[in-house]
Amino acid sequence: MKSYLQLENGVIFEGNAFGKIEDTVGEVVFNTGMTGYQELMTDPSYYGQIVTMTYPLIGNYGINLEDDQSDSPKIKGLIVREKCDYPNNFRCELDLDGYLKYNNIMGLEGIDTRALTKVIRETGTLKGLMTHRRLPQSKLMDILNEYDNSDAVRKVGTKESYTIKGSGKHIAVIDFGIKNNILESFKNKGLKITVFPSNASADEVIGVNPNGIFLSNGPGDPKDYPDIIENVKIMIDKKPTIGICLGHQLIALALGGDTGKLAFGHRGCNHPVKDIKKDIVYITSQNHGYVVNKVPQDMEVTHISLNDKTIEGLRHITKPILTVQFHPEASPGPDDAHGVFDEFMELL
Ligand SMILES: NC(=O)CC[C@H](N)C(=O)O
Repeated sequence: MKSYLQLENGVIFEGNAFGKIEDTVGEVVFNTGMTGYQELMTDPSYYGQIVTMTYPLIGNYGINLEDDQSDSPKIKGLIVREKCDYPNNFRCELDLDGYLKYNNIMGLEGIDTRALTKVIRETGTLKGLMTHRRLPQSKLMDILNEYDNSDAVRKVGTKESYTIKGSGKHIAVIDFGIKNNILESFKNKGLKITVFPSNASADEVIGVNPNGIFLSNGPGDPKDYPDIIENVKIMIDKKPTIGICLGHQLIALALGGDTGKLAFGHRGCNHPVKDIKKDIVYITSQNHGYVVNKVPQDMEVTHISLNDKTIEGLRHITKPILTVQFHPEASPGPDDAHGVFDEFMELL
């Protein structure tokens, strides 16, 4: 069915709908990965976003449920140049269209994704509506103005705490929308893990007497969570801590740094990051719209993006706290930066 992406700046793209055909509103972002569409669709950090894939053919190796990064896709919509209807891979269980239909997510194909990406690059991230009926701009704006993603973390993270058995050291994980492969990476190190919801108090977390704390990735703007930042401030003073992506941003804010919104973010599994001390470049998996733009007084920058020189990692000068903006657990993407987990093990 002919359908549209209507952007808040009045630009309209026409394509064909697939998946579940239903009006959907979101922040329109682009991802530069050639593969990894399934992992990113199920990464809770994308909650509330309509994702455009810059690679022109998506779905060619199908969907394999084992690769999901959470219990269901978290994106609002998917935009592709061409979707593949005949996936071919020995692990493939279903095709992209069937997967999106089953999970009530709308897709649009036949979109000039290169032109759309250029619009986003020039104007910055925009809100948009995927719809099969074209709306007048004033009606569109009424709908887009209602978009609010400020409580996203509480919607995607666990509501109850739970424990994962392990024979090694014990870590407390605060789940703001954690990706499965982060938990897998910790499990592979033999760690015992207690996972807490985002609203767990510092007392509850410290109460299980963990050897260390992990602050997870998650959706939205870190500044929307002042109560969490207060909690983080207390926790990280007591135990060795590592933060990834949203966790990194929350730690920076808790220690007196600042964050801001990037014009169009970093999303893909092919982003070069320099480890300053080791003088090594990693190809990393990334998915963030916000960034630390003021380093806390007692932290030093450990990693930078080679695309735009923004901060990609921090380390506390005197305390055992390290943070990265990129995703060392990959999924999707290369394992180049997996050593970050080893550094955390040393801190424990
Ligand atoms: N992957 C993440 O944790 C994303 C962090 C934050 N929501 C951002 O967009 O910057």
